[in-house]
Amino acid sequence: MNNRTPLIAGNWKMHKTGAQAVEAASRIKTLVTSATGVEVMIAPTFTALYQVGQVLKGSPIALAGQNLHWESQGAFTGEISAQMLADAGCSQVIVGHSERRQFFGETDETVNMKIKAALSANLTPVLCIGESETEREAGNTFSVLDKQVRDGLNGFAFDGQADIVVAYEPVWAIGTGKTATREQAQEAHRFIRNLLDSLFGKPFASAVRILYGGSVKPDNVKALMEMPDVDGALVGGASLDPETFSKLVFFND
Ligand SMILES: O=C(CO)COP(=O)(O)O
Repeated sequence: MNNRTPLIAGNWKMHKTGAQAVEAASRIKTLVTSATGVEVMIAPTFTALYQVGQVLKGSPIALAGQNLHWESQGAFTGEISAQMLADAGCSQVIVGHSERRQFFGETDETVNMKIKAALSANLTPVLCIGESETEREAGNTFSVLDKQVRDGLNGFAFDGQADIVVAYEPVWAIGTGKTATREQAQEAHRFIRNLLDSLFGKPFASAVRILYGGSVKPDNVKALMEMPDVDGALVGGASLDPETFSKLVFFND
């Protein structure tokens, strides 16, 4: 047993208008009110953040951005700063999602700057890492994770406070219906926790939550959550429907 509170997080990606996001968030709020011993987070699109934040006000459900820029303001057309996310009601922000790395030129260096910006605005960064199918097949899973963690967190000094969350999302499992087996997830999570231990020490490594992401569904969540180093889930597709998402929140029932 450990003291980590499980976190079930929904990443809505580029889905839902403001009205649809408000409707889904209100429904989730109702459905998960009786959930205990688990934290819930949802990450709507930028345009829906403020409205969803108003819906979630006073509830334990955390609001998160899906991305941010590392500068606090300036001539960066199309970008959003950590301060703006906090102002919209966010307490967390996803950083380095594989879709941003794949399609929008995100690198470990920009991830590092974004994490710094998030922390200085008191947002909890959810650092996403994970190998591609080719990297796994070539036997490079651990070296890829090692680099993403080392470079993404380069220059930080974390103590016992778990001020970040890590999400292991194997790229080959995202949106494909191919979930990692729970043994594969555990093996990767254990590797990440050991690495965090060597970089920042045991109190931090044993407090930090490591989420699994990639085709998490109501029928596989419990098995994944039973693994000792799996502390939650970062969910895409299955987070869009409030009823399905709430089944994930009640993974233990
Ligand atoms: O990318 C993900 C969450 O960030 C996972 O997406 P899916 O749950 O749709 O596979």
